[in-house]
Amino acid sequence: MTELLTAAQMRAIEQAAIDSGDVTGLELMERAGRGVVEAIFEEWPELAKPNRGASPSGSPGYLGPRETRAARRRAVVLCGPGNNGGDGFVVARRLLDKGWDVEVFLFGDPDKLPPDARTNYDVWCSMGAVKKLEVDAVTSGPRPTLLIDAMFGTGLTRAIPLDCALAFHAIEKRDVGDRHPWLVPYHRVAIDTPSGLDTDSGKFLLPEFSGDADDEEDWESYWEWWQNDASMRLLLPDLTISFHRRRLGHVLSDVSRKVVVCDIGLGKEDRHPAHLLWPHSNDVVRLLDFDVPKGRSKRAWPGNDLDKRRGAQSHKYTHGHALILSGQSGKGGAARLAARGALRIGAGLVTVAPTPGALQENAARLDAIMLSPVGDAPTLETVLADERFNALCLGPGLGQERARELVPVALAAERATVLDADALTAFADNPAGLFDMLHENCVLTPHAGEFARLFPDIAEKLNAPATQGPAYSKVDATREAAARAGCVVLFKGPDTVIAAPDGRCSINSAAYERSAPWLASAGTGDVLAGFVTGLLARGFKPIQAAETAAWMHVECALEFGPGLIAEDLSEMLPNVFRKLGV
Ligand SMILES: NC(=O)C1=CN([C@@H]2O[C@H](COP(=O)(O)OP(=O)(O)OC[C@H]3O[C@@H](n4cnc5c(N)ncnc54)[C@H](OP(=O)(O)O)[C@@H]3O)[C@@H](O)[C@H]2O)[C@@H](O)CC1
Ligand SMILES: Nc1ncnc2c1ncn2[C@@H]1O[C@H](COP(=O)(O)OP(=O)(O)O)[C@@H](O)[C@H]1O
Ligand SMILES: [K+]
Repeated sequence: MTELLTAAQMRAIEQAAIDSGDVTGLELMERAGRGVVEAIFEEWPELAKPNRGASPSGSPGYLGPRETRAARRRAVVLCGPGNNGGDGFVVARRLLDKGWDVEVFLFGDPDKLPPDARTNYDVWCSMGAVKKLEVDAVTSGPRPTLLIDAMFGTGLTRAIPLDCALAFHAIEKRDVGDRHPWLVPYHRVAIDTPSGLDTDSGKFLLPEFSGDADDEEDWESYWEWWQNDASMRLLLPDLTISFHRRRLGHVLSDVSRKVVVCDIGLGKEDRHPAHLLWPHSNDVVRLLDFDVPKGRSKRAWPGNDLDKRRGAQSHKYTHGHALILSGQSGKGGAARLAARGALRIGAGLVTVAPTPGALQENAARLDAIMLSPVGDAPTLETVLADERFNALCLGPGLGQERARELVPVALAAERATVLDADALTAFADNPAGLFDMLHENCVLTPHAGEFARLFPDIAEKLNAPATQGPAYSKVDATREAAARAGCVVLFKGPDTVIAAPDGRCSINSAAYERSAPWLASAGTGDVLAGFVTGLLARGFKPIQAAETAAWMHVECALEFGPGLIAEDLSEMLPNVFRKLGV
């Protein structure tokens, strides 16, 4: 697992490196600029070939004047007023050295550039021109092969000026001669972050609402403006090149087609335990990015804990017995999906507990999974007298009324417990009542709607337009929710955030190279609840169960690919286990 950094943490790491005397800010900037150019050439190897010029005699092997115009490698670099702009000047210089045509625009006053950026500005000025970044100025000229966004990085504190956004978009409209625009290669690259993105939250910062806060019409027109015209402010690059580590915002949003991280030699400082750089190591958010199988020897990886063979003398009860509460007849699919997930991920035994009326339906559908009818709370109490039931799952297909009756009994039994779906929604009117009953061996697995029902004030903060950085993020929201609930919260989505009450937090990303949008399909969340329950039955701690389940869930989805339905997920587990070497 790798650490994800906030802007402040990244600054602290850089500062520690500079203070140690090992490196200067200027050297770091040079490495950053060099890394950007290398990453561009790695992404688009054809751009690494030298520029070919026109042949005066028209000899073969040279380009004719018309072709030259279209094929010459050109870059436009949009530089901002801070060190992100400084990186831009380095990139401009390095591209020019490689024979590119480079145009540089600066937003802001050169005299106010921070020292390292100013040094690189001066170096560039000895090689080429710097034009003032204004929409009119950037509009004319041939369309470049590369547009470099070096306007704002980790120092962004508020929405980018409209001119910067419009300039970015104006480049696309530049002249492409008589060729169809689609046929002219055009790549947009963001240095560190797409400008406008708040690196801590992954949100695009909006301009402050300047109207009357009590006037609904004013507010609505602000929103309308944002959704229509202001979408022009979104600068969507094809490639974002960041440094040292990914930032939280890279993972909490997918505003770039791809994010790559380049090493700028801060590795040594990495050996400083994180808690030396900032007070609590629990402040660090980890990305669940186990290497398979490379990480096997090096990192804590799920295979180590998932390997049943290590307990060769074990029997089914040593792998735990999960109890999945189910609902009425005709509503049992969700619980069966969860049960199958729990069994496949390795619980020794799994029992589904439907209403007595739904027994036949379930008996017709289940074989390896056992059945135990539970009509009411006293029956559940009796069932739970068997202490071998060590993990419970309530929610999928349970029904809200039944959830209100059974959840208190389940929680009083103090087993490891997953609450999902109806078991969360049932307490929308009284979340505090639920929080009083929860204990540290619980895992809540809400999607955004369920989260908002249980934590309405937190959801409101999360969903409010962000105007200032660092903005309130899904990480902040999940941590706050876990602290309030007193147990692990797994907040689902393409960026699933998992937090414990003590602040430990990780993100399971299903974006970029792990993109699996086909997971957004009915019932996949039920399977996830089953995965968590199965791992709890196997004795995993709640946070570890939640993290491993979320990661395996996406691995299963990737293993199957498009066309996946919820039923397929658990069936992919054997393949994923094999890949893990389990
Ligand atoms: N440090 C290092 O060693 C290394 C750093 N590196 C690079 O530095 C980048 C961070 O640099 P940075 O801290 O200078 O911040 P950056 O994002 O360039 O902008 C800050 C400037 O923008 C301004 N500003 C902010 N918001 C604004 C707005 N909405 N509209 C207008 N202005 C606005 C703000 O002004 P102020 O808020 O004070 O008014 C300030 O002047 C980082 O992303 C990476 O690329 C790499 O080279 C590796 C080594
Ligand atoms: N776009 C997406 N990319 C990847 N995973 C997604 C995406 N949308 C949803 N998911 C995942 O799919 C699952 C859906 O769960 P949920 O919303 O509870 O659905 P259901 O209630 O139908 O089971 C969650 O694990 C969530 O993280
Ligand atoms: K940028």
